[in-house]
Amino acid sequence: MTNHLQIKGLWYHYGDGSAEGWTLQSINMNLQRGELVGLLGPSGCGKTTLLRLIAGFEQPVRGTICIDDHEVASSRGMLPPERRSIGMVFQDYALFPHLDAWRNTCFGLRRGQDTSRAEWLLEMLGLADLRHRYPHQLSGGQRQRLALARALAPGPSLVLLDEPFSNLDVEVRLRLRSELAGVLQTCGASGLLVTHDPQEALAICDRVAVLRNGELHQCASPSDLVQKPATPFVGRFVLQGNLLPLNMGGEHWLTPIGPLSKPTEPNAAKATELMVDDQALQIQQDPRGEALIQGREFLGSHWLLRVELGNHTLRVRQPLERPVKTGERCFVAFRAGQKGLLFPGAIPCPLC
Ligand SMILES: Nc1ncnc2c1ncn2[C@@H]1O[C@H](COP(=O)(O)OP(=O)(O)OP(=O)(O)O)[C@@H](O)[C@H]1O
Repeated sequence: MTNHLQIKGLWYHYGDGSAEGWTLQSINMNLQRGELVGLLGPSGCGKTTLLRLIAGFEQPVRGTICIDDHEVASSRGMLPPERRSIGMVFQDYALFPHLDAWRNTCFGLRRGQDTSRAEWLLEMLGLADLRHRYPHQLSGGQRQRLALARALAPGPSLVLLDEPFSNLDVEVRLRLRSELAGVLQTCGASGLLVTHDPQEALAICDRVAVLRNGELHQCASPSDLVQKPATPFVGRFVLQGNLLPLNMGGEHWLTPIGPLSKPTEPNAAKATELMVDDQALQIQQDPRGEALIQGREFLGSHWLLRVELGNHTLRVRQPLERPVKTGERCFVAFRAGQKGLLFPGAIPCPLC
């Protein structure tokens, strides 16, 4: 595969940067032809800003953006959006209310351009019979598919999708997101998908880039992210892991949950934090317990508990057959046979 999009040393701030500082800092990433890459991070971390730079609505302060090895943006100059062969899909669809589905789909085509691709897209996306309807006469899922058809109709090689499923109900969202990769593949387009939902990114993307406060923490395949999160933030945000501080204590490390045997791995000596997932912890209800059950969620196959221990809030998985109540006290312990990850380095470490 070849690099389709390449972002090198990209820095950006709005205005003169004096108010908020950098919005994006030293971003390096690439997207290979045909790939679907997720851009994941909490609200305000810079995801939409990065899309706007790639699309050509903002200009980098430092660094370069290349498409197919051609520089399209740097501090020296930039190619206008319409010359970048990029399609965009926004979370609010941004359809034209006064145009019917067919004319919305064909909006980006040049006068006289072949419309067979637009026809094919409407057919493939199940909209062919709705071509004369206006956006207000379509359901949310149909509007979102129309937005995708409109973005793909001019034959862009790259599609930027900004939270395209966020306004849809669960069923439509799950169906559309599972169709997305196939639709892009059939159209020969690469995709960059902004989302703040880790499950969504891991479920459908070839690789996922994790941003925080304008910095790229990791860009890796879903399985690499899960097995080897580069930073504690990636572990906490993507894997919803519990992060615990480590203190030296002779032959053991001390954690707020209990002692941990020191691993033999040499790099482990530098560890300062331990990440454990919700399955690696267990509770024992006891009125004398130092922890407090603050909340519980029913997740079908188990409960997910929110447990306060000192100044830590832990996520603990609890079997359905052992129900607990909010407000009960408990002890927290590591579950036998489970592993955690030591940071820095994401070094696996047995818990008991
Ligand atoms: N036009 C603007 N002028 C000044 N600051 C802006 C502008 N647009 C966005 N910002 C700021 O830049 C930062 C990044 O915003 P951005 O919209 O890229 O975040 P995001 O990750 O897409 O967030 P969300 O998930 O909430 O959409 C935020 O602090 C935001 O307030």
